[in-house]
Amino acid sequence: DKLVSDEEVLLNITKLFRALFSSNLGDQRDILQTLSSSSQTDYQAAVGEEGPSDPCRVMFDTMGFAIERRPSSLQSAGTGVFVVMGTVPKGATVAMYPGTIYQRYEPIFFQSVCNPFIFRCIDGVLIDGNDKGISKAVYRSCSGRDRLGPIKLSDTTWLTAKPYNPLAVGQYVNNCSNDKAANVCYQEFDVSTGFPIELCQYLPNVNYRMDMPRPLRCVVLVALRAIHPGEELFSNYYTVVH
Ligand SMILES: C[S@@+](CC[C@H](N)C(=O)[O-])C[C@H]1O[C@@H](n2cnc3c(N)ncnc32)[C@H](O)[C@@H]1O
Repeated sequence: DKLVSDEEVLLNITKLFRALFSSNLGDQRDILQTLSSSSQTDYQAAVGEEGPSDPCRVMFDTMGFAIERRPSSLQSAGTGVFVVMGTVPKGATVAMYPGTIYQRYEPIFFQSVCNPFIFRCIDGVLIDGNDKGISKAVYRSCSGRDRLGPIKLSDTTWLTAKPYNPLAVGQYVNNCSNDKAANVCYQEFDVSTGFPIELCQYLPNVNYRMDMPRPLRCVVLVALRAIHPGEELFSNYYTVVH
């Protein structure tokens, strides 16, 4: 069973996305104009006085913790993901697994060669979370294709060192081992058509296939226990909850 309900995941991520949107309202004018006047007023009321904020700071202020990529605490495991501020409560959505979504029947051969960032869901859907090479080019191309005029339906900044959505580093979480038990688990989260349009710009996933009907498959990482500052996140690569 899922550790937390889809409703709870939705609440967690929309709370953060709304705060990110409000923290950068100056750049959101085109989208803001398309919203109802009550939504516009809500966002304007939430704006802080200090101007645009660092996404990590926004994450800490809204969720009570922040995560970042740093060299792993494990020998020769490359980069990992760490809690850098605050404590992650058990059950919190602590990260998202970004990337291009492939249905089980879609071709992924060239993108998958020597690619350790391919995540497999139970139903055979694959997520390519590699931020380099051909995978990066494919993601950028699909994301550009799926825009609605000025409205971006997905985020491309997870491909850079400074993602606008600070949750979108889940592909860098390392695998648990004998001395490092898993402290997060994967959980599928499908984004339905009712998801607020102005917040889609923070979703770090895009379908490979054009005109793929929603819901959009996402995978989130949920805390299995309280995780304290300085701790590295570890998952179990072979388990995902449907
Ligand atoms: C999805 S990537 C994780 C991010 C990776 N650490 C990096 O810097 O690109 C998976 C790869 O990370 C490394 N890795 C993950 N967990 C590890 C572990 N417990 N010990 C050693 N290497 C690990 C392996 O090279 C694996 O193929």
